[in-house]
Amino acid sequence: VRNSLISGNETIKMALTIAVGGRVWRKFFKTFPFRSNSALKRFPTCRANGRLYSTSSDVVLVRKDEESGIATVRMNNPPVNSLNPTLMVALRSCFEELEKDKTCRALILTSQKPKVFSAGLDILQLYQKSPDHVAQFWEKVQDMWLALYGSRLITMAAINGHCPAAGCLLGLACDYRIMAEGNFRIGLNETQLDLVAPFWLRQTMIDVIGYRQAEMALMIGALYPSDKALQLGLVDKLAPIEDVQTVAEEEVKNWLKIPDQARAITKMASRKPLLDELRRRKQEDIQTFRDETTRESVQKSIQQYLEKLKAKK
Ligand SMILES: CCCCC/C=C\C/C=C\C=C\CC(=O)SCCNC(=O)CCNC(=O)[C@H](O)C(C)(C)COP(=O)(O)OP(=O)(O)OC[C@H]1O[C@@H](n2cnc3c(N)ncnc32)[C@H](O)[C@@H]1OP(=O)(O)O
Repeated sequence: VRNSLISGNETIKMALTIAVGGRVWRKFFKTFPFRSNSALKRFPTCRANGRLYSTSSDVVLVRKDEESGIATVRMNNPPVNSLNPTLMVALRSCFEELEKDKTCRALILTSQKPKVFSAGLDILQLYQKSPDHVAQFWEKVQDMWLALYGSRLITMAAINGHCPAAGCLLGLACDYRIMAEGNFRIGLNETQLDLVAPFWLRQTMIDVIGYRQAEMALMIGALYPSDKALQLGLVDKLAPIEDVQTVAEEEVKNWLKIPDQARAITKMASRKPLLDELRRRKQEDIQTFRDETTRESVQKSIQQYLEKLKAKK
């Protein structure tokens, strides 16, 4: 599926889309439905109106510059931006609201707390929880990822600190990654928790750093320091931690010189097969995650991992 890129029919649809001029975006969204409107109603909203404002839970802070159309989305879930249901729902809702905002052209995803971009999934949500809880939790991961990976916007990760596991998943879903120089780590360390990265996450890793390096990184659950991540292509640029945001804004401004329509259609042409595959296999993916995560041996590994985290102090 991944290699077929886009079918003949879809190519014709896209060509027609380009040809019809004024109605182009309406056609474009019909061809590439990024989100479900009914789903939008179920989640807290965050309106991008040029001021600093927050979602009802304050775990996501958004500031949109009306002149440039650049929105900065800051994760604000101390101490380490672990991805619990509240943060994931707020992020998804925020991505979807910005997507709907016709004046928004780019989003920069970063952390309100420098030194940790995100510690990945909230491990406590995976420990000693019911299968239903774990299944609902995983659906939130999928939905957040679908909204970000399938976004028409320019998406840039300003990785101002550690970025393990699902933190890296967020970074990989963006179009470009700028990471803080220094002793910060990034990677998909799932195997260290006895977890297996799902097909769509594995595929994005392969797409970004190539098959051999991705295969190795995933098997050993590698966490790379930022200079090694740059060398592998896991991130695109490094900057001193205090400059990550500014460098991201400069980079976005370069990307804004490219016409939105051609850029977004090109992006979707390469991402649509994977988006479609996850949408098609969503329930199967949830069941696998639920069954694997609640397995006794995996629960034991998670318990040990939690103990190791606590013992660090
Ligand atoms: C076919 C099978 C399908 C199965 C599919 C399964 C998975 C697939 C896909 C994705 C899966 C992703 C899995 C994950 O994301 S699991 C999370 C992995 N994350 C990590 O390994 C990072 C752990 N954290 C750290 O290494 C450090 O905290 C960090 C370097 C990020 C920051 O260090 P710092 O020194 O600043 O902070 P700490 O003192 O370590 O932490 C403060 C506080 O926060 C708690 N904590 C840290 N990380 C998490 C977390 N991920 N979840 C919950 N809680 C976390 C930590 O325990 C401290 O708590 P306390 O002691 O102050 O109470």
